[in-house]
Amino acid sequence: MALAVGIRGLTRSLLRPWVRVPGPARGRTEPAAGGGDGVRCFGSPRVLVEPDPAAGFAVMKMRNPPVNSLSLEFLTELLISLEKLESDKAFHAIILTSDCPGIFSAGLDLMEMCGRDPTHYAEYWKAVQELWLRFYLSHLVVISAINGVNAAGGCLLALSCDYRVLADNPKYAMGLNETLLGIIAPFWFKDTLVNTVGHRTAERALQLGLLFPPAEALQVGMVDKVVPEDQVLSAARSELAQWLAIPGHARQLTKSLMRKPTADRLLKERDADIQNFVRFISRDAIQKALRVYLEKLKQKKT
Ligand SMILES: CCCCCCCC/C=C\C=C\CC(=O)SCCNC(=O)CCNC(=O)[C@H](O)C(C)(C)COP(=O)(O)OP(=O)(O)OC[C@H]1O[C@@H](n2cnc3c(N)ncnc32)[C@H](O)[C@@H]1OP(=O)(O)O
Repeated sequence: MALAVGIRGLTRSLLRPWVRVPGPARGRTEPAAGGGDGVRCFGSPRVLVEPDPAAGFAVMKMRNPPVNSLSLEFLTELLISLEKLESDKAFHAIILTSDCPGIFSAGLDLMEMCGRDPTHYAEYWKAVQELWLRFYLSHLVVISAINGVNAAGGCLLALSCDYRVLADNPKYAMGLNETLLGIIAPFWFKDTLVNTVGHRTAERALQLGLLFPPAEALQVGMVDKVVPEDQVLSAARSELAQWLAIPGHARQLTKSLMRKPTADRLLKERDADIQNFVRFISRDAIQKALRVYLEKLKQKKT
């Protein structure tokens, strides 16, 4: 089975070069994230980046409507945005948020895991791994401003950040709910959750597929702050000041010290993890469970 389609190869095949703010904001000079004037937003079709180089950070907005599901193209665009900001010395931090009202992310795109062939599953999983590794180990400070419901793979993305601010809306639950779909959170999803909330809370949350509303998410330590909905971004910006005040090399080395052992577990077994995923997701029973879940999502509308 052909496992290896590097993310850079993916990038070349899937993406147009950087484009200036597609969609409604095309061609406009928007206020920068921190309020600076004259700094152009940039991005790709599904990721809008509002840079504020003077303040040293950018706001990265996910906009893959309707639910910011993490499709292969979307994962690739997120990675390219991250790479671009990481390679520019003007940026020390990112605030990750959503441009889709009421939704941070519905997690991995079920259509990428349903009815496709093993080569596709392998390519997709490699991109999911890459996204986690790059966000988890980024030398930038990454703060998530969670302004909507946030399931499974979307929750993993937020857990990979250094700090999480969640909007205080009881509809905005967040967690690793894989078991509700009849699937299993991989070990590195589990490790990331354990590192955030501790073993006992993670054990219960993972088995029951719990999605925590804001007050509970705060109580178990899944998020660091809950604020009124209209203050999520400003709270993330305020928090950033504390992180940016620390000497960068000391903070980065400390982050690496804390996170590298967890990332190394996946790095050591990356291909085996892809093969496990492909075998698991290709099973008839798993495919059936995913189809039933998708059907339920559609039915709830009728
Ligand atoms: C041996 C060991 C091996 C280990 C193997 C490990 C295997 C691990 C495998 C997979 C791991 C997966 C992790 C995941 O992330 S799975 C995804 C989990 N996500 C969810 O459960 C969330 C599902 N979505 C929702 O609950 C809702 O959509 C919600 C986000 C709450 C938004 O609700 P609402 O605003 O009412 O919108 P709709 O439900 O109507 O959705 C709009 C359309 O979007 C489609 N949709 C929703 N979620 C997804 C998704 N994750 N992927 C793809 N498509 C999605 C939905 O069907 C609607 O489509 P349509 O308009 O065509 O009806």
